[in-house]
Amino acid sequence: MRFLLRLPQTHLRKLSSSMSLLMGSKQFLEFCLLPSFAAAASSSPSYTRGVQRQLSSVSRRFRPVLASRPVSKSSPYHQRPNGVSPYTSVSRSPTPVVDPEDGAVQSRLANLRLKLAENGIDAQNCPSGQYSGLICPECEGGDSGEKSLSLFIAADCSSATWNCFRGKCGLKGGVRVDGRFTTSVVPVGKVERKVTVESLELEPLCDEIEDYFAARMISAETLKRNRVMQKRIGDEIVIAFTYWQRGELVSVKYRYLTKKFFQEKNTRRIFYGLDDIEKASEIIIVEGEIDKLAMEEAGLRNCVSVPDGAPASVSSKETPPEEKDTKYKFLWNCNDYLKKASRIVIATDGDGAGQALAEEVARRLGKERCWRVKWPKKSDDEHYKDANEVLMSMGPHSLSEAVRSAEPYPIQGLFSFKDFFDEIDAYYHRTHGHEYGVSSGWKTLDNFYSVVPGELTVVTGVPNSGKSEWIDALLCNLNHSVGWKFALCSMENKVRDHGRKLLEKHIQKPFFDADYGRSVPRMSVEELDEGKLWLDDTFTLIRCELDSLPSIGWVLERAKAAVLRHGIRGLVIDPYNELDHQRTQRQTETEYVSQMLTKIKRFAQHHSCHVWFVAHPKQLQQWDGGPPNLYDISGSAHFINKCDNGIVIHRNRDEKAGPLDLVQICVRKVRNKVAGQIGDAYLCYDRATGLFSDSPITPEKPERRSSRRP
Ligand SMILES: Nc1ncnc2c1ncn2[C@@H]1O[C@H](COP(=O)(O)OP(=O)(O)OP(=O)(O)O)[C@@H](O)[C@H]1O
Repeated sequence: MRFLLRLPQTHLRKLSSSMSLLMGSKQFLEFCLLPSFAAAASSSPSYTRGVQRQLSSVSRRFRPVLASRPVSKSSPYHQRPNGVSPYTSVSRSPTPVVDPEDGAVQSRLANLRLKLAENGIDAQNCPSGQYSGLICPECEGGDSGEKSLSLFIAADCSSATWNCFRGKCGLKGGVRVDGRFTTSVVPVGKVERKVTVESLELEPLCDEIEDYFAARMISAETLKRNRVMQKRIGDEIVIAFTYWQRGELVSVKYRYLTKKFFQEKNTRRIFYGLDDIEKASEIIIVEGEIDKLAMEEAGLRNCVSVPDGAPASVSSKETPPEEKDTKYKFLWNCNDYLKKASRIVIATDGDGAGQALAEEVARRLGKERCWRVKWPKKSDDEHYKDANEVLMSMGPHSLSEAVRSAEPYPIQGLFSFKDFFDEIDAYYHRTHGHEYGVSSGWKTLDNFYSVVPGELTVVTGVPNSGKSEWIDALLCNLNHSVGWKFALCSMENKVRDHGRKLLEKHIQKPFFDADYGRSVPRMSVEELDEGKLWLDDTFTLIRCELDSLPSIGWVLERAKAAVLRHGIRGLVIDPYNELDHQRTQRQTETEYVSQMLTKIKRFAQHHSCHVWFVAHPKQLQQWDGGPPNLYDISGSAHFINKCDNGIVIHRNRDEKAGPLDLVQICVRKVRNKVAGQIGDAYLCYDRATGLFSDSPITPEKPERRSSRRP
């Protein structure tokens, strides 16, 4: 008889009092009621070893032998119908000298139960001085509805603490009868216990447990080297993962086949397999002991496992100081081993909890020396979960390969080109379109300037040079050729005037029968109606109805909304000086302009929108009538430094110098050589319709006079 061993109750009590509360005493009861590890030797078949055997067959072999045994209602292990299972005979605390019949104690217990009820915990049937297993009010025991909440009411009924041992929940807390909240679940002032193989009565593994590991492709040799043992508790035998540090047994973690764990109480938390990384400069961290053993099967001994599994999620708080970092105490305890490592491969589970653990570990160890394993694909949309699963399904080579191909742990703001290969491919194959920029609609200008989504063009020119007219004409061309829509933030324009100018360009007829229209007939009412629909469909207006001027942030907020609501591809801000430019006392104008342009560029790039930003030049001293310089823009040299394209619009006002309708488009800066180059194009302006066309003549000596006299 190998597994079915019944120990006397006295032994059981002694044993239980030394068990950790990691998983709550619920396991202990289950363990007694449903000893999943127990197997009747008498009915035990002779097992054939072999790694090919499936775990299911092992599970069958470990079928609980006591499951069919009726449990006496008077048994201390009987579960009450209200779902409460007080472990009256397996209390883990020494029984204090408190008379439960004492009236004061009774009243405290009643008060405590009320406070527990406020926390969603029904403790009506939970006695004091003991642990009770309850349904957790937070996770309700997960899919299986297990009683995962371990509640302890102090013997004197002064306080109660609770802890949900489901890794995905982890609810814990406490109340005191005086109303003060306590988070301490484990009594304070605990002393680390010294444990030995003998004192814990650990035994070498039996064949059945070795078979269980063999089915998980963990060899007897690996089990032996890692000193995996077993322990008899009551009628059962559980696996004992022994935690050693420099040859000394530090702690033991026990595991049921049902994947429930508990750990020796009041022992030091360290990594499992710690001595294997003593001098390693490269280490691997996994989430469970079996994964550590799996790594060894793949030839990777420099591996350790965390002792307590994964948290439910990444903590939103700052990493606490060492003394308060209780959940990750093992990292601090093992710091001497870890600080030597220059490459730490984190190979936790692929699920959310495993990734949360990876994040918590990496942020404590320093992400710059961490790598992350991505488990191979199981199917098109699923990956293997952990090291042991990869070992079992794909073999040791694939496991070591997965570790070898670990990727640098992502650091916010730090990228490699590889992260952008998809984008570079799309750019090369021109799958998004407009990679060369969209034609301005004027052949002569296309040699120098085309419109690339996500870029910023700063447009300047002396007053009345035709900046706004040219931008409006460009927008009309873009709408007619590629259907782009735009948001207009043109503070100087009355809406009706702006509408008129845009309609004239669209209909190609003057709005009025006025002098400027010369002999061209004005647009008809029908044309106006059709034009209004086009106007409404193509443009969104950003206007600040209040007396105050809008800030750049305010404008960009509206532009973002226009991207989402109307799918705009361009934004015009005309002009810069009509925005509110209040800045802090400490900020210089240069700093302010720099930050403002950064915001605009971010918007442009993020939303793949082109932004035209009109800025006036400062008052030119002794202006000679030539086009101004981009550095003449009032405010700051950042306009030219930060923009992708810089354009100066200049028109001839001197009859002797050439036709008066001649407009010089001076492309003074082009950052993206795919989109253009520096140079001048000449367009003709039609006053009647506001349209621009390629000029048939190009002045022999284009105006390149400086804005200042020598
Ligand atoms: N090449 C041109 N020939 C004649 N008139 C023009 C020419 N370009 C623009 N105009 C006229 O000049 C006026 C001002 O044009 P627009 O508003 O586009 O100039 P602007 O440079 O934006 O001026 P501001 O800097 O004052 O905002 C308009 O009435 C327009 O019709």
